Amino acid sequence: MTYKVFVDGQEGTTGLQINEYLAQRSDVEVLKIDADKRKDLAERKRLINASDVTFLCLPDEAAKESVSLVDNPNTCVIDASTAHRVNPAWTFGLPELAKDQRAKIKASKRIANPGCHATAFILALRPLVEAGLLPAATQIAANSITGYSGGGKSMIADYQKASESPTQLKAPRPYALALAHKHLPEMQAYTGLSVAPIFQPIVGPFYKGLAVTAYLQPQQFSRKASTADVQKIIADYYAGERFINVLPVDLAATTEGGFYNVEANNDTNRVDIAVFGNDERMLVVARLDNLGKGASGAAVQAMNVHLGVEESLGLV
Ligand SMILES: NC(=O)C1=CN([C@@H]2O[C@H](COP(=O)(O)OP(=O)(O)OC[C@H]3O[C@@H](n4cnc5c(N)ncnc54)[C@H](OP(=O)(O)O)[C@@H]3O)[C@@H](O)[C@H]2O)C=CC1
Ligand SMILES: CC(=O)N[C@@H](CCC(=O)OP(=O)(O)O)C(=O)O
Repeated sequence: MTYKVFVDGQEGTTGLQINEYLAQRSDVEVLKIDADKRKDLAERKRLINASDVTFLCLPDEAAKESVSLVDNPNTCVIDASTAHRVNPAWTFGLPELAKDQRAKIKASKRIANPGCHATAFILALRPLVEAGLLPAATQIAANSITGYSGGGKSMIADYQKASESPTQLKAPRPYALALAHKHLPEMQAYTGLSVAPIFQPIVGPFYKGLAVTAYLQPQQFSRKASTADVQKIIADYYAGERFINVLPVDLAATTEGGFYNVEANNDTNRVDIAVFGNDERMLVVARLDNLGKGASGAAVQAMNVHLGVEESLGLV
């Protein structure tokens, strides 16, 4: 069986990387759009409706426009943008979210790919909310350290004009300081928290790699729990998930001399979740490749789940 796949936004950061994944596959025929027609509505409409799966790797408004062009009921749309992530008519494309999420992705023709920060945040915290340890009304504080490719083509260009880079691009840069980052709605909805987190990301002078750190105050837990207990709840939740690795509570084994490497999962679709701290103060940290499990890898994984080929076609 060969699936016809169209990548709307094939020249963007996410689209290019999806094409790299697809180029390795013999079960996929990629429908290419001519370079000069990339923004031509009629041509996009033709290719979207000729496809079994269309990936949208576009800004939000263009993604909504593409969805309005779909008239083939068999076309499955996987949208990498923020436009549809908490829309109830869409399925959240995170197979590890819950036991029934794969079945939902398989059945749905509208799949919203999670945001990169949101993927890490949700995977780290949802097991603790589900277990009843973290009360839903807890306001979590979290940060994220991310590479600049998360900002797409224009941010990449800013950072890669190396000789002309202003000095400030050579240091980490906190952003989203109005504390209204666009991932808050999905972070809240899919963890089960009833309050949006205080979330504040930092972009650094490296291409890719991301780690979200959430601060836990054990005195807010519904019962007494050690770091080992928290680690076990998360590890049990993801037992059998090949892309999720819950690290042991062992600083010497999980850090490099006490430093945590945010690039450790680059070029993979993997997520590592680590619990640090002590009985009074804890951190839960999830790291991933923002272009892997944070974007393109996740989109291809969602396609695999939808098509029922997840086990046979490996992302690493
Ligand atoms: N980078 C990342 O880590 C992640 C990105 N995302 C999301 O994925 C989407 C794509 O992001 P990213 O790849 O980083 O963005 P880029 O800016 O790298 O690429 C976007 C692409 O969309 C094209 N485009 C813009 N408007 C239209 C249009 N009307 N019709 C057709 N093509 C259009 C652009 O064309 P042109 O080349 O001419 O500018 C560009 O090639 C965004 O919604 C982003 O939020 C999601 C997760 C992570
Ligand atoms: C460095 C940087 O700017 N990163 C982007 C994250 C990109 C991403 O995953 O989010 P979307 O899919 O929602 O665009 C940001 O924080 O807005």
